[in-house]
Amino acid sequence: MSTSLGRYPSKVSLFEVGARDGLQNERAVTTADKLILIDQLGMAGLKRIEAGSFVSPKWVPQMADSADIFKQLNKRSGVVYSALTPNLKGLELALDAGADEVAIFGAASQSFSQRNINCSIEESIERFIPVMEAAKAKNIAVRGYVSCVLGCPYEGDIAVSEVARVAELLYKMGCYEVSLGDTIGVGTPVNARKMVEAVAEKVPVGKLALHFHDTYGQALANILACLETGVRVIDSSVAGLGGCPYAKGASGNLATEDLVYMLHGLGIETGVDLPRLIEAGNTISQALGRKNGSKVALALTE
Ligand SMILES: CC(C)(COP(=O)([O-])OP(=O)([O-])OC[C@H]1O[C@@H](n2cnc3c(N)ncnc32)[C@H](O)[C@@H]1OP(=O)([O-])[O-])[C@@H](O)C(=O)NCCC(=O)NCCSC(=O)C[C@@](C)(O)CC(=O)[O-]
Repeated sequence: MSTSLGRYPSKVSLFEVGARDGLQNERAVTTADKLILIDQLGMAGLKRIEAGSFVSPKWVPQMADSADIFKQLNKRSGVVYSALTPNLKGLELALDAGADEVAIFGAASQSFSQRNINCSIEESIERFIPVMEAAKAKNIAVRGYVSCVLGCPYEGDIAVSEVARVAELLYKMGCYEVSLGDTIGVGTPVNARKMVEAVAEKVPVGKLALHFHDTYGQALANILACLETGVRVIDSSVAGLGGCPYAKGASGNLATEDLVYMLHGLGIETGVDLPRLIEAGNTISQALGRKNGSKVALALTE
């Protein structure tokens, strides 16, 4: 089913990453503030919420309370709460805390892989195999991320063939969905679309998600261009939470409010209640002592 414009879908599934990707790049907030955020996101109608990550607390101290988050969050019926798990230790901690699903995260850039998870792309794939096997044995769905799909802070341009290769490895390994991360938000619409088309030759387009940071203000345009390829899942972060360690003062992920506003304007269903979402974004922005990073939220807040 498509909208009256023909080339866009009638429905898109949103994957909310504010509590993880967003807050991992903000100054630390309390566990209570995170729990309020996650609950408000569920109340706003989001059905897929990344609530934390089980990584080394020395690498990402903002996520150190993830076990408490999963143990204490108010699980809403029909909502899937997921966690990032780079290795078997992360998976065990995530399952112990009650995560519904997990995600492994690789990169299309060797340098980024090395700096982010301290190993090469090949080593990361080796590390993910036991995670996948253990998750499968427990019937836990595993999502995959590929970072640097439109550029790397250390290597610059990244070949789309490399993005497709890593995405295919994750998919063939058993990831039910592969999220394509424009980690530093450098992509532009034609490049983004070409990249998705190249990946879709290796991984069914229905198994792909877009994860575009808004560092250069291009994320909405890139998403619009890519929606024409058949992608139906988009990651975003309420209030545009998150920053970019590679671009001082830059914004984080695309703000969910801005995405929802655009999709609803196109007649695309998301299941999200925009006023409630704005409330969630305003509450966490206040806790962080920062301006809401969503233009739509700013326009619609008195
Ligand atoms: C992957 C490692 C752990 C390898 O780090 P390492 O140093 O190679 O691992 P190690 O196995 O040698 O362990 C070192 C220490 O970490 C501990 N450790 C080991 N594993 C865990 C774990 N799971 N949970 C908690 N602790 C752990 C382990 O116990 C040990 O503790 P120590 O003996 O020093 O006290 C490290 O590099 C790491 O934690 N990296 C985190 C990177 C990260 O979280 N990055 C941000 C998320 S990715 C992202 O944002 C991109 C994405 C997904 O959004 C898409 C996009 O936008 O592009």
